[in-house]
Amino acid sequence: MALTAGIVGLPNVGKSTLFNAITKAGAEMANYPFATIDPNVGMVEVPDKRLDRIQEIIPAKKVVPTTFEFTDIAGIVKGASKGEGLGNKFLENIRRVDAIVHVVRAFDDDNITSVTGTVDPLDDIDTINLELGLADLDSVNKRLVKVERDAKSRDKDILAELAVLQKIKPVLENGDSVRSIEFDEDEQRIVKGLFLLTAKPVLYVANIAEDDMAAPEESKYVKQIEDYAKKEGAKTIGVSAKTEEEIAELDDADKADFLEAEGVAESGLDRLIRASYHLLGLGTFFTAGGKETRAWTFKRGIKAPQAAGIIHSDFERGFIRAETFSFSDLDELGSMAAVREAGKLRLEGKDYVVQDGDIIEFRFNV
Ligand SMILES: Nc1ncnc2c1ncn2[C@@H]1O[C@H](COP(=O)(O)OP(=O)(O)OP(=O)(O)O)[C@@H](O)[C@H]1O
Ligand SMILES: [Mg+2]
Repeated sequence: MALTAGIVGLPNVGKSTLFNAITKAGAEMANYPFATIDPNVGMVEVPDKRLDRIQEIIPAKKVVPTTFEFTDIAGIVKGASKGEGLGNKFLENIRRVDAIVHVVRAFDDDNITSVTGTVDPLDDIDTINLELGLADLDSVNKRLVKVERDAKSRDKDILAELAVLQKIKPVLENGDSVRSIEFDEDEQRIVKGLFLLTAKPVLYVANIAEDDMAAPEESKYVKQIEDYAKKEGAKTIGVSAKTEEEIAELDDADKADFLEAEGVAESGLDRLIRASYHLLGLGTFFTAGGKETRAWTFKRGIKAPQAAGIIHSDFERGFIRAETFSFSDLDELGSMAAVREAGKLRLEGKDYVVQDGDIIEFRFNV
């Protein structure tokens, strides 16, 4: 099942604009709140310089980057957890995503409607996080009623869940997120089954003005968001969604020219895509040479046969072994022959945990 990053925030802050910049999907963007009702789903290519380097050393006919999914969700407003602005439906859409990309307005522009009437990133973040937290508190309380009743059976799993719920409840009542709590492995498994919104990993996108693109870190709004995010251990990335959307259709050379003219060293968009990929716990392995060199997305922690199954179910069914070397060895040694000579080509079996940057040839038999 594909993991998806959900784009979440107040109405009219630029979520769909960011989504279009990322996916080139052409979702509706408009200068009024609730332009988005049903979620937009789109795929994004993961920018990865390692592919260029592999192609340089082991030339293939074609190079194929890997992709992953983003979901653009309707704006959340104050009271959403109590059903305001179609709140419940929109919160359910957030429940289905695996990580949250929280877009915060960080640009001044009198022509763009603000649902709060001001530009105040911290207040905006609080509004969203409060609604997500209240929705979680509601879920926890409902679950507690049932689990407290069942706990009379002294069933060990039920008692474990009860303890987790009792650990979570006061944190939510205090206005904090579930992700701020430390859980051991068993507890984590229980938390996962509760599908709580504030347990999802998050990163913040400061949607900045075009004028701030050259030095996002100097924007007062970005600074405010960064300070807040740091306390949660979360990352902040400054992106001008509108400008990125406008240049999304340009080819790479024209885009580079534009960014250079603006004095922008690196597009925030690429950093955002990579950070979201990371947030979802995704990694990349490669297949190289011959017809195509290709990057593949995998969920970190999977073993070699499952990774083979991402390419083709036959590869998983008939898995024999994974002939593996790492990108960093190839990069350093400069040729396939040198990798072999240095003993860096490994024969890995069915218990091998695939690593980001592995270059793999699967042997299988069906
Ligand atoms: N960085 C920016 N600077 C100025 N205007 C922007 C910026 N980013 C987005 N906008 C403008 O903000 C308006 C709202 O954008 P968009 O429709 O993407 O918001 P949204 O968050 O998806 O809204 P909704 O919640 O209604 O779906 C659009 O007019 C868009 O051009
Ligand atoms: Mg929208």
